[in-house]
Amino acid sequence: MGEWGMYYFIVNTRSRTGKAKLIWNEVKEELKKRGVAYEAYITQHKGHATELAEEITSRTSETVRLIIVGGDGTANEVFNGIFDFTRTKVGLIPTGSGNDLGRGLGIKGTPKEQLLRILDSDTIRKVDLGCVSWDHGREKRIFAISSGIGLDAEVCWKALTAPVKKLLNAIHLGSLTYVLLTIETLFTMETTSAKAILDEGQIVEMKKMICSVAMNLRYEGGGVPMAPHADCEDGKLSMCCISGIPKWRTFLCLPALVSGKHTGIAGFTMADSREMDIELERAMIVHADGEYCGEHRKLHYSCLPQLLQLIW
Ligand SMILES: Nc1ncnc2c1ncn2[C@@H]1O[C@H](COP(=O)(O)OP(=O)(O)OP(=O)(O)O)[C@@H](O)[C@H]1O
Repeated sequence: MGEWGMYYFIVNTRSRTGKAKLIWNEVKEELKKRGVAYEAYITQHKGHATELAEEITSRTSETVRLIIVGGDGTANEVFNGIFDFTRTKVGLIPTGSGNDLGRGLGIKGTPKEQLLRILDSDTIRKVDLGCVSWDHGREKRIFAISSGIGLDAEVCWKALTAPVKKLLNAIHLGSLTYVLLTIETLFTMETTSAKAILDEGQIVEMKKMICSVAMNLRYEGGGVPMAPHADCEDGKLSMCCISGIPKWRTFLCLPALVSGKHTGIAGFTMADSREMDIELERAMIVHADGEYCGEHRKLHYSCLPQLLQLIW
């Protein structure tokens, strides 16, 4: 047992279409071998990881070591349940298909290697989180990767239910789900006009907005570097908007986007900001770390500097 006591695991064995179950078995075996004291909670339904994180982190006034074994969606649910971030140290063993969280943070190696790093670590890395709120601040959701409006949100929403994701995951081509859905959505979606107000009152006007994404990490959508320069330790979110160009031109820009060479291209606006207000002419779908947040017209974004304490 480490100096802070027990390890608490929140595990989504269904992540990566069930492959996470094998990873969890391997992790359990290693924990047993090392005699590590732990409690494990397996998520039973959507939203369960939030309930579990809230319950585990609010039942004690001690510091809790919470280890997430799951995909980006599970991690997002956990972040939205943590009762007190100052008393929670989080370990991450990514098992999902998208894995933008692990990729963006620079987590490398196998799940077992990551487990051993966590168990042997005496280092904490403090990273920023983001928060998106709507309904005049009455509703909010924390995110670690990104929160987008429009194209990427619609793609995430479709990916949650797409049968093609299961199929492509099964043949190790899970990331292709997002590519196929992006192309389909780009040509079927409606654009809108929008205005973003950033720090110091800087205004970004967007006509025919296809999407506006607040990035905390570099990648979303299974490895697309929407904000190649994003830094989760700078206290700012990196905005990437696509607007003012016809959809067919956006389609032609997709290879540049996928390789992170889009930042100077017409139609792409990049800006860093601690806070942003976004107002759309008509409501669009919003996501936070790929989780559906409904359709909204007015949103507020803020960076929560160094809120997350990662066991590193
Ligand atoms: N037992 C369960 N039954 C159904 N859904 C679940 C269950 N446990 C968790 N979930 C939901 O599954 C969703 C996806 O899980 P997760 O993100 O861990 O895996 P993934 O989709 O394979 O990974 P990624 O998001 O990295 O692509 C989460 O939004 C979560 O709410």
